[in-house]
Amino acid sequence: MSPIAVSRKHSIATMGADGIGPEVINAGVQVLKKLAELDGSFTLDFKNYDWSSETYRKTGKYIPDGGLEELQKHDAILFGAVGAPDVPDHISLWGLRLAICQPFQQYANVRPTKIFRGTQSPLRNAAHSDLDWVIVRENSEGEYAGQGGRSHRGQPWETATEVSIFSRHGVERIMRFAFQMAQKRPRKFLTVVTKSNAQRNGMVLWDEVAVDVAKDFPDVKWDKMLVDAMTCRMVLDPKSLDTIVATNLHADILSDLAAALAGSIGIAPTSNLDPTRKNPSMFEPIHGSAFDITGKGVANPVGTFWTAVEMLKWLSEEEAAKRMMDAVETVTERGVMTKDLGGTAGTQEVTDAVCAELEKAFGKKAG
Ligand SMILES: NC(=O)c1ccc[n+]([C@@H]2O[C@H](COP(=O)([O-])OP(=O)(O)OC[C@H]3O[C@@H](n4cnc5c(N)ncnc54)[C@H](O)[C@@H]3O)[C@@H](O)[C@H]2O)c1
Ligand SMILES: O=C(O)[C@H](O)[C@@H](O)C(=O)O
Ligand SMILES: [K+]
Ligand SMILES: [Mn+2]
Repeated sequence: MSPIAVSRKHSIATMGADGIGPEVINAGVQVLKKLAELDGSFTLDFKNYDWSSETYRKTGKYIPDGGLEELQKHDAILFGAVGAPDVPDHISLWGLRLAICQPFQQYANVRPTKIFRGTQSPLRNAAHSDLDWVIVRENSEGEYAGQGGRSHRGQPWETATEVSIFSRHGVERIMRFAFQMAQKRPRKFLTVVTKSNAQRNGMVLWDEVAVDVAKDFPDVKWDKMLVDAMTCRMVLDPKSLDTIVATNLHADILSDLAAALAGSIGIAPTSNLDPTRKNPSMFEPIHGSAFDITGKGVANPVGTFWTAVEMLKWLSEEEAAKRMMDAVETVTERGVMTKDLGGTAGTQEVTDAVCAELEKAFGKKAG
């Protein structure tokens, strides 16, 4: 009797949403389908959700009633970007991305950055190995707690508050996650970023929690930085950094800087993780909906490819993840890149090149 091939099945919700989101998600799905077909040991079942600013315009909601319960059934969510020129950005962000991240308690936002082979950092002297970071962004509270309000609208004395919330529970769980992340990486080194000179409550709590949590990780070295000085260190001494943890807003800003220092915002991935695995985690490129290049076929799909790699790792498909990352980097090394990385290729050309590279890699394995 021939052995029956056991296939691991993963159910993936895809949601391109707005702008270049659907373009890069379409590219990511093409590569993932090719990978699963060539590998044969697992299957990916995709279900597409067309929730977007278009849905909002038509129905007044981004997520239909019962939508989160639907999403809950999947093993992971592959997300593009939300934001449209004719919808205020706070409506779109809170209507879709945060409306998924917060109820699903995807409290750990993980943003690795590196300089791909064949690409260059804008930092004149940066060698490839000089920039290899993981930024851990607190993803459930802080400056994104949603507390605050506006009074006396339109009056000269109009007042608006934007209240940051830092709970010991929230800070401790992200700090522990960050120390664990640092511990898994070869350098075992964490930098804790705050602004505890000016922000004398929540950020001081962060500092205190870092000292407490560090005691449980004696093999991890760590240091701290104020966020303003951190921007200088990232630019002037990138190799002095490895794993970084910061608040929701600070890490949002630092991670765009990190992507740019590695060459482009178009290459960087994000995982919005619920480390308890009670809810599906959501994976997206770090960039937004990029109105300026929407519909032109030039969006860099590499950020989404790397995002898909991170999703595969989360689903325990380590070997497939490695193959996909190798294929992407072989393609950049060959110079097949979009304009943001200094190349001339379009989204589809890069996607086709990665699929062809996978075919080659699997062909070699078979032969
Ligand atoms: N997670 C998200 O869904 C998310 C993230 C960031 C911004 N946004 C939203 O996106 C909209 C636009 O925001 P923004 O302009 O500040 O940031 P953005 O990331 O969309 O664009 C910034 C710049 O980077 C370029 N860029 C971004 N992705 C690229 C890619 N894959 N390839 C090549 N170039 C790329 C754009 O063309 C633009 O010049 C806003 O509505 C914002 O709220 C959403
Ligand atoms: O969540 C945010 O801060 C933004 O939409 C976006 O910039 C992101 O990084 O996801
Ligand atoms: K995004
Ligand atoms: Mn951002």
